[in-house]
Amino acid sequence: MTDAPRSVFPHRHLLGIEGLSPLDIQALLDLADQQVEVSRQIEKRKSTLRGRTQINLFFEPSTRTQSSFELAGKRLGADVMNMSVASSSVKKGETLIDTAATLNAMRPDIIVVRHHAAGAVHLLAQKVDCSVVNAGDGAHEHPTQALLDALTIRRNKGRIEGLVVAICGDILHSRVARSNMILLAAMGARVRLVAPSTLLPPGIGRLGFETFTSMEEGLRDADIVMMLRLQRERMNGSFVPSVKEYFRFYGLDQDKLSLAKPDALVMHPGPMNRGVEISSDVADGAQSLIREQVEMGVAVRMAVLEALASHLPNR
Ligand SMILES: N[C@@H](CC(=O)O)C(=O)O
Ligand SMILES: NC(=O)OP(=O)(O)O
Repeated sequence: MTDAPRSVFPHRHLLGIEGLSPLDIQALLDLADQQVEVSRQIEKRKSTLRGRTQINLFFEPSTRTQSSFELAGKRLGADVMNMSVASSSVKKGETLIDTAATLNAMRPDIIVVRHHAAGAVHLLAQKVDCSVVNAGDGAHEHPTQALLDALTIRRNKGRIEGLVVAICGDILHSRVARSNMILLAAMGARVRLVAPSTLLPPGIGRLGFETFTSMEEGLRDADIVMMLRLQRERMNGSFVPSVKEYFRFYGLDQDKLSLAKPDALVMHPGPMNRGVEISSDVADGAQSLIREQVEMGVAVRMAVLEALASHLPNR
């Protein structure tokens, strides 16, 4: 049995940013700062999750999230199993709930889930005895992405409070935007949403977010410019006239970026579509934090798994 640390994190699951207090968020970011140091050492292994079993269950494609959850679990000493949904009995018609019950019978301690349906991860959490982490559910939430973005911002700007953060692109279909909006607002940032009107959720301005349909206006004096991919897999119909037009008006290039503060930083959760929402020179330029976001992704996922450690089943 492991010596699970006493946690300052009072939740058994991480299903979303919604429901976390600013103190919860701060505790996870502080813990993640420590994990960055662990990951930069030659010996990267801790024993917090020794003897524990983590299952990664991804019903949607992933490069960053799945691999960083795998590395995070392994760096904490867990046995990590990646379920390959593509070659699983889901393909034979087994439901999410039956799949969950089957995996639950194998006594995992943590299940990390990505699913195309909003709410699927909450449902799964009710059907299993272990901790569940949301790795993205439809257009609903992607909490560890928002946490890694917050960590990246805090480490580069020294704070989150008071910063002007422009989230640009397909806000309507993006779980990254949603989780970031909740987190950044809770931590006192000024959140701007910049998109064509077809890609802004109806009535979003009433929730206190400043909305812009012009990049030129939305980027003016921003501290952080966060670009989003067009979520074509969730689009039903045509939301933009053409990729060329979209890039012209909403793609981030050096000219548009020059309207933000001179020390503005550029973020993107990945995967990027170069020449659609972002130009290559900006993505690879001196103001880009995109690679650092990936590094912070491992640290944040280690922090989340460690924070849940004191709530794992004792059986
Ligand atoms: N990788 C992120 C963003 C994206 O796919 O555009 C997500 O799964 O939500
Ligand atoms: N940012 C993100 O979630 O990337 P993946 O879809 O590659 O996991």
